[in-house]
Amino acid sequence: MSTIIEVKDLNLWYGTHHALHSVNIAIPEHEITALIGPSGCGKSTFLKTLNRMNDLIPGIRIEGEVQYGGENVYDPAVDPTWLRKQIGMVFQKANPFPMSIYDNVAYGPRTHGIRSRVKLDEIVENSLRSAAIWDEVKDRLKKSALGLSGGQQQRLCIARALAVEPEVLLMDESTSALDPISTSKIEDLAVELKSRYTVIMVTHNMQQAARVSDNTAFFLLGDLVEFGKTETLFSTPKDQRTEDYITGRFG
Ligand SMILES: Nc1ncnc2c1ncn2[C@@H]1O[C@H](COP(=O)(O)OP(=O)(O)OP(=O)(O)O)[C@@H](O)[C@H]1O
Repeated sequence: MSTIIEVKDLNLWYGTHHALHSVNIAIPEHEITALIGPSGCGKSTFLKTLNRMNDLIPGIRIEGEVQYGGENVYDPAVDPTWLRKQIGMVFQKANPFPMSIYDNVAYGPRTHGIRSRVKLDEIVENSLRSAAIWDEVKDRLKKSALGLSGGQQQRLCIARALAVEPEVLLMDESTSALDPISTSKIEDLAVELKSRYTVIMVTHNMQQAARVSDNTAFFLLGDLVEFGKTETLFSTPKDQRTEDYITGRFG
């Protein structure tokens, strides 16, 4: 197993609020890593540091390193647009653009300069197939994405993220607004995707982490308390705080 992202001594402050405390973690490639912990513990903040999605928040200060592709992503030489192409993101609430299904998926590749209709058709179809939504939308590609159900919109957003061929997919509670059937489709999809991508997901749902992830990181009050194989972390946690959380003593 090789490491795709290595985080070293990462600290983050929102103004004076110290939200992440010296986080060290090596994310394995082609596996699913779940980030769990009670509300406000820093899961989303940590996830967003990986592709610099919180760079623009006023008053934010980040120290430490996020090594990806042989570079620290916070090095001034790293282009955030390149980084976000490599490390894509799907949010809690599906956020399709107010345009057709086709144009949603073609948007990223067009931004990166792909103009050929044949090529775009191929990317759109492959991305929608990879996101397990092709059969549901293939006859309505020119229709507005806003007419899809919530679960379909979320899979469309996954297709949109995949269309620019990322290496890593960040999912920030991407099923929390969905019904159980849509949730299970997205969980199955995440498992399918890991042969080609590395998936890192924030989840509030410990059952979800246990069902789909290979590795789990438990955060508490800005500390990464424990990180390990999901099976081990849930069956024989090393830290008392992890045990208290997974057995429902708080959270
Ligand atoms: N933009 C921001 N400005 C100031 N403080 C913030 C900002 N975003 C998050 N915080 C604070 O940082 C801490 C970590 O928040 P974060 O959203 O990362 O937690 P979380 O574990 O993802 O929580 P949840 O599960 O509720 O989404 C919290 O105390 C939160 O209030």
